[in-house]
Amino acid sequence: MTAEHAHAEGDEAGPAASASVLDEILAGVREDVARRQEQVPLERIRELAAAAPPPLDAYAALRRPGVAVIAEVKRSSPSKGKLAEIADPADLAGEYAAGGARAISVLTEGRWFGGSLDDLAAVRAAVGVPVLRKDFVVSSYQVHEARAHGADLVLLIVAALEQNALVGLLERIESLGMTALVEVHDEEEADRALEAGAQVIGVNARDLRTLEVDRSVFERIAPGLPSSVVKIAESGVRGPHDLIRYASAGADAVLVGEGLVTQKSPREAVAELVNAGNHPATPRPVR
Ligand SMILES: O=C(O)c1ccccc1NCC(=O)[C@H](O)[C@H](O)COP(=O)(O)O
Repeated sequence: MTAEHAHAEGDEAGPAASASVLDEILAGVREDVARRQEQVPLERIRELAAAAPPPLDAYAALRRPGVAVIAEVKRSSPSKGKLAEIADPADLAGEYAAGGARAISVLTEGRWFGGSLDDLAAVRAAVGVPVLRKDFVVSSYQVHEARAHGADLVLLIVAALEQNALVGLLERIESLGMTALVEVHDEEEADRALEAGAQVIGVNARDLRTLEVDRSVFERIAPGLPSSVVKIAESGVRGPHDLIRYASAGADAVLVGEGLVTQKSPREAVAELVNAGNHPATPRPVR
């Protein structure tokens, strides 16, 4: 399967999609990281990371009252192909922030999602809220890159990492003052995230191997997570009704891509979600 035709398999693509999408993405990421590291050696990227302005406290931002909205800059995806043009990611992020987004997620993977580290730097410069590097992080080089380009949060996907690597990368993220968002899709991965010391856990409704979206995965896993952990529901939010469903299962935040980038007014779409997340009738996480 290639980046060009993976999405042709279906809508919220089911089991017909290849079981190796994640593996293929990771293979491309490893090649791209090796190429970038030849151009900018580890020592240099570490210096750039150390010289960057200090990170914002994403954990504190996401723990504030109300269900937080993390709004994603997402041009395309393996499941849907092209979603939106997004010529100016900084402008889109500014709209998201004006709509009340608590944080901005920037997909920096290029082959399947059309993102870049330049997008991350541009968004960082445009907003005052925490910024997430959403990528397939497999090496500490990428963690330093994230910091050098202004990230406050870095995604770690449990399904993509051996436990030693997960622990090492999480420690590296925290040693640079950033927050790790550790993504899981089943109970075993949630146990691994907790064992690694994750304080912010994202439950992705999308199975990254089959691309199938099942919103009930959050309802199954979130109640088993400690109250000190920030719980983020990732994928499948298409409007306030989905946010309310996730909130009922204990979500502190929702991470939304497609449901925003495909709207005429992303600012209004964020504001609608934020209003739902702040509404007195919307359930609050038990702490
Ligand atoms: O979106 C995909 O098709 C995808 C496929 C394989 C790996 C990751 C993928 N997406 C990353 C994400 O987790 C989502 O961008 C994020 O949760 C937002 O999802 P949505 O609101 O459903 O666009």
